[in-house]
Amino acid sequence: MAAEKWVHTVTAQTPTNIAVIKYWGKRDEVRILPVNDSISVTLDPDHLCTVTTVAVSPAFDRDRMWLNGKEISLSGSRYQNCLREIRSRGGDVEDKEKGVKIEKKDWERLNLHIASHNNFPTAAGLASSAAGFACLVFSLAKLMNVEEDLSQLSAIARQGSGSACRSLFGGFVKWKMGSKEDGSDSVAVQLADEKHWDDLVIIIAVVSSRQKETSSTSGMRESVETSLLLQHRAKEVVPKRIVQMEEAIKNQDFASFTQLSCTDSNQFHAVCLDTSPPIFYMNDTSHRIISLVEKWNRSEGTPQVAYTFDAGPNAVLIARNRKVAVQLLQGLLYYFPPKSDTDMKSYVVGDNSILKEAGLEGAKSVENLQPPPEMKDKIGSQDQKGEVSYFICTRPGRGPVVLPDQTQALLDPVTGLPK
Ligand SMILES: Nc1ncnc2c1ncn2[C@@H]1O[C@H](COP(=O)(O)OP(=O)(O)OP(=O)(O)O)[C@@H](O)[C@H]1O
Ligand SMILES: C[C@@](O)(CCOP(=O)(O)OP(=O)(O)O)CC(=O)O
Repeated sequence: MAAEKWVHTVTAQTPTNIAVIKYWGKRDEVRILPVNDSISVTLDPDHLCTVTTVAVSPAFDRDRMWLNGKEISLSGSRYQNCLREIRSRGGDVEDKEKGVKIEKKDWERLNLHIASHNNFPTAAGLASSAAGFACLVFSLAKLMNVEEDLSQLSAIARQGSGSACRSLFGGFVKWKMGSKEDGSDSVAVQLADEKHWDDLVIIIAVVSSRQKETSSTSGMRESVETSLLLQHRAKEVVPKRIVQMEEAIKNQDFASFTQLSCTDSNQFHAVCLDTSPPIFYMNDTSHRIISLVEKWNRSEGTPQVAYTFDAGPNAVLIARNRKVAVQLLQGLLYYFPPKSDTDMKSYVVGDNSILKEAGLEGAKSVENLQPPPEMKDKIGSQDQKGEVSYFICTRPGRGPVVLPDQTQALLDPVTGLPK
């Protein structure tokens, strides 16, 4: 039937996020319900994002997905749970021009094609699963005319990957652990949008490393089973920190924000060490970056830069403003210069207009950098060449958006196959 040849598509873009009060530990492994609340900053999708195109057509014979150009299996329970939940909420969709007419009940039998692309390395400790599952759920909700609000959608994305629920919003986001057994109140809410505190500049040091040995999922399971510190953290420490962090964000209190982010990151890694067998996510480079920031903050009298590390060695550094970010980048490049043949624009990516402000456009300019005064004679320059793969300069950013421009779609509008 000619009328049954239509392909209906939606394309969306979703950001990643970095937790400043960490989620580590589940009370329910299947529904992905956490043992404590967490708070994150959404990163600007202009620099780090997932783009996903979803399509539905009566011509599709099964659900299929392509990730970064390669077909992947959707049989895993996390994908299946997200697809089941979103399908059950689908509404009526009609596009008379294209002959599209879908009724609520049709979503159970219609098959989907999904193509997704991360504009940054997948499974490299840059939260691709967070942006990826948030984008999957958001784009399907738009395709299926789901009427639920973003918090309700976050409870579906949560079932793909816990941290994904926080990528449904821009700015500063809290994942409330909730108390219901079915997880319906374990949702993300926005604390403040990305314009609320727009002085902040975020520099991520992507630290060279082998593939990590312990995934977040299995690492946190082992911590829940063996770490007494995790129980103390979830019960006694995080609830107070959440209140303080909300206050710090509301008042743009950078000193408290820094103190809370750094101690929470360090406690999360202490929980990893307290796990049996212990889990090591940070490496010597991560520790060197912590020392550098701690020494600098102490010498300035008031905190200038916050750091936080997820389940890997990459450092996420949050500078209080652009001027500080410029100095931070100069210090980082002094200690972690690129290899001699590296182009600066591929060593500092994202918002690399900061290179000009830092006078660091040419590789030679790095050689002329002086050590930050408080660090003189502490660690020699050049020793750390190659320890950092590259830096990403970004800022707090917006939440998911639909991309109406067909040229950005990853699936062909006629065949529904990857372009
Ligand atoms: N764009 C995407 N769409 C759907 N699923 C994705 C997408 N990107 C990644 N994923 C899923 O997330 C998995 C990678 O998650 P993993 O937790 O290993 O890495 P990460 O999220 O990049 O790193 P980390 O959790 O350490 O920050 C992939 O194997 C895939 O299942
Ligand atoms: C260290 C963290 O990044 C842990 C993220 O864990 P995931 O969300 O990747 O884990 P699953 O729910 O098992 O998919 C801290 C955080 O993002 O809060």
